[in-house]
Amino acid sequence: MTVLDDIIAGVREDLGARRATTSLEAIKAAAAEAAPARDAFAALGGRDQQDARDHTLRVISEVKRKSPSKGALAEIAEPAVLAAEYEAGGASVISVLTEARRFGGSLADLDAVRAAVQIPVLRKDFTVDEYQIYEARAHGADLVLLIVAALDDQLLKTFLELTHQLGMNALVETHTEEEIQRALKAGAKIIGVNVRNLKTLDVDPSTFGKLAPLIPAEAVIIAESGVESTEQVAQYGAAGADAILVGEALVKHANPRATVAEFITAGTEAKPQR
Ligand SMILES: O=P(O)(O)OC[C@@H](O)[C@@H](O)c1c[nH]c2ccccc12
Repeated sequence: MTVLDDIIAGVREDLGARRATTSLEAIKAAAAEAAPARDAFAALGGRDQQDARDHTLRVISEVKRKSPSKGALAEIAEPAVLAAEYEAGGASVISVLTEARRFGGSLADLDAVRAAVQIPVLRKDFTVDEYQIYEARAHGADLVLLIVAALDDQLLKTFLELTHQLGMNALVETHTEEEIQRALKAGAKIIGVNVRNLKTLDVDPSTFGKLAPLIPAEAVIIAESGVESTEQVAQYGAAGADAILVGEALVKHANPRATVAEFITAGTEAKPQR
């Protein structure tokens, strides 16, 4: 069993418990009543007209307490306060881990963050059931994560369509050339390359430079994981990232606001004009 299988088994168990208290019908009704989703595609620099793009490297800043690879990262008593710091530093999107067992997150964290910022919020979880997509919307999420390695082609397509129907965007996460092809075939508009292999947890930042050229420029391209320094940010920017997704380096820093701002500057300077 891979780490990913193991995490998903826990996610399914927790999902079963939530379904027992709130039915699919009830969560669908709550999703329909939620305030409209914010436009994450635009916030990440996506445009229908390619030449209308600007050249800023954008930052998706993550609220992350712990991880299966590193264990405890930070206390984060007030996710809302941290998210507001990220926004003040210039973050374009806030990512909130809602997986409880391995990442220490919750839907309460998502609620708190969504209420504290004006920018779009990503519900970061292991999506394996449509219930979670309605649930994300009911809790105000503007984006959901769809991990290609965890889904077959049919589910990926169905979940992506449902996400769009609910007015949200999906960050479609890949790790291999084959997964990028599957993401494109499903119609993904925001594609992440996670340089961490979710089956082994190994991190190899050079993965991004190898895979990014396979993604057409109409898509928003996101480099995920492994950012420890402005040098790494510059490398992702130079390799064609429109945005980076950063967790650990921000939650562990004494001044997350300034760090977000530094990353934006370093990445934008390195980004090729295209
Ligand atoms: O803390 P890092 O190395 O900056 O990584 C952030 C983010 O990419 C990582 O949390 C992540 C990427 N894909 C995921 C899928 C599930 C859970 C977590 C993740």
